[in-house]
Amino acid sequence: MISRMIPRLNSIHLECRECGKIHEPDFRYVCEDCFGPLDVRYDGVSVNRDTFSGRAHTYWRYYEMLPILDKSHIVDIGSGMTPLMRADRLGDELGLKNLYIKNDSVNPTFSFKDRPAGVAVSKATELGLKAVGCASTGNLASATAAHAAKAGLPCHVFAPGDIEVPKIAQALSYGANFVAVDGTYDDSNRIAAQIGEQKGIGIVNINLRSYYVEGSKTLAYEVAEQLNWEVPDRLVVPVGSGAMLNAICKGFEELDELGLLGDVSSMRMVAAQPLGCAPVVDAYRKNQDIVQPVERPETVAKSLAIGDPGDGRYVLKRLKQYKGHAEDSNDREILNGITLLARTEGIFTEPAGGVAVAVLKKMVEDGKIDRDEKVVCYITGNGLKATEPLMEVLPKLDVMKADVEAISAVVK
Ligand SMILES: Cc1ncc(COP(=O)(O)O)c(C=O)c1O
Ligand SMILES: N[C@@H](CCOP(=O)(O)O)C(=O)O
Repeated sequence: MISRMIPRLNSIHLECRECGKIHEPDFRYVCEDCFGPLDVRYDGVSVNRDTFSGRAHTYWRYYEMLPILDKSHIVDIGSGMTPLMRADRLGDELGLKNLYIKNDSVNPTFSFKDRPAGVAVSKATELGLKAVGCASTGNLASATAAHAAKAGLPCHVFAPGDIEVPKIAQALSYGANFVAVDGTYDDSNRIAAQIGEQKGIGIVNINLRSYYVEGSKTLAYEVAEQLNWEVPDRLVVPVGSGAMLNAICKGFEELDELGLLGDVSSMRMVAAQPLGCAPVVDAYRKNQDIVQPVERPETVAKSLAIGDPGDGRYVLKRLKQYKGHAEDSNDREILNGITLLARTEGIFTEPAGGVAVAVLKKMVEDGKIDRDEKVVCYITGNGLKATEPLMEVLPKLDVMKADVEAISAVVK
């Protein structure tokens, strides 16, 4: 698919988000001067809206704006270009006239993590790394393991041992070495960082993070293209570390800079977190610039249980830049958000998506979102990955004798 595309003519470099220092695009992720995170910048990109139209229906259609220099290193399992659905039934229920769902739960490993993991594993092959891995709350584990399997690389996952069983089964099935850590996500992250350093493993969301986040910005590119290059008014994004929200902003800004999209400064961002792990929401409410970590996250939204969000302070900056808002939702609201989306739009999400729907609902009820706004709500993971907590809010099953008369009485 990719080999039929036009050859790459542009180049990339890394730029420190804090001090602006320029670095070579190699195996590094923090600034050698100030330890700030490094962002990928693209030189000499020449694209227009028509460039992408005839291309493969994956996020690799935006190849010129992704950091893989040689196409032969692309590890492609068919991720991206997921549906952007008009959500009229959910909109009616909430009181919104222009609501869209970006349904990223239908990616190959059933979460948006196929975007950053695919780019990072591709970059790992380009850099000649011999193994990859990740720190995970579950979804990234499968996304990294699946791409590693496709690339023929070993994959080491570091994750809390108490995450949802389907997520563990999925990652193990792709052949990952799954290290179940007796601790939080932050413990897993610390261990992954040290082992990655010791053994030269490409830990996609740590030492390959600069490239990794580039995958997530395609969530902006696709929405822009699917909206016929119109800027949405409001974006609702579930937040764990905050990398995705930050990447979505970067994506829209790049399209603006390339002249593909109108002025994005009118766009408003919403950071949605679960009440049991809402350090960004807390900081936002206190008008602080830094995030106070949550030591022991307690939430049904386990994929968002990141107590010390690496990109938290950049999310706070984005909220200021885009007149944004941060809001949380409790476990019951999250589970109700899942069933509300499922019964109105036929989309089954895991709790991270429930958080986004619940926060959207709350904001409309509080009069914080206007009825006419064009709203995009990002649904980032699939419901089949986390069914257990839902049983609490779903009707209890009564197994019935196989008797037509008795059963007929309950079919109203
Ligand atoms: C399904 C899902 N949605 C949203 C997020 C939040 O992404 P981020 O950590 O980039 O904020 C995660 C992971 O953290 C996730 O697994
Ligand atoms: N939620 C993630 C874990 C953290 O990923 P990051 O991009 O926030 O570093 C997962 O799905 O495992």
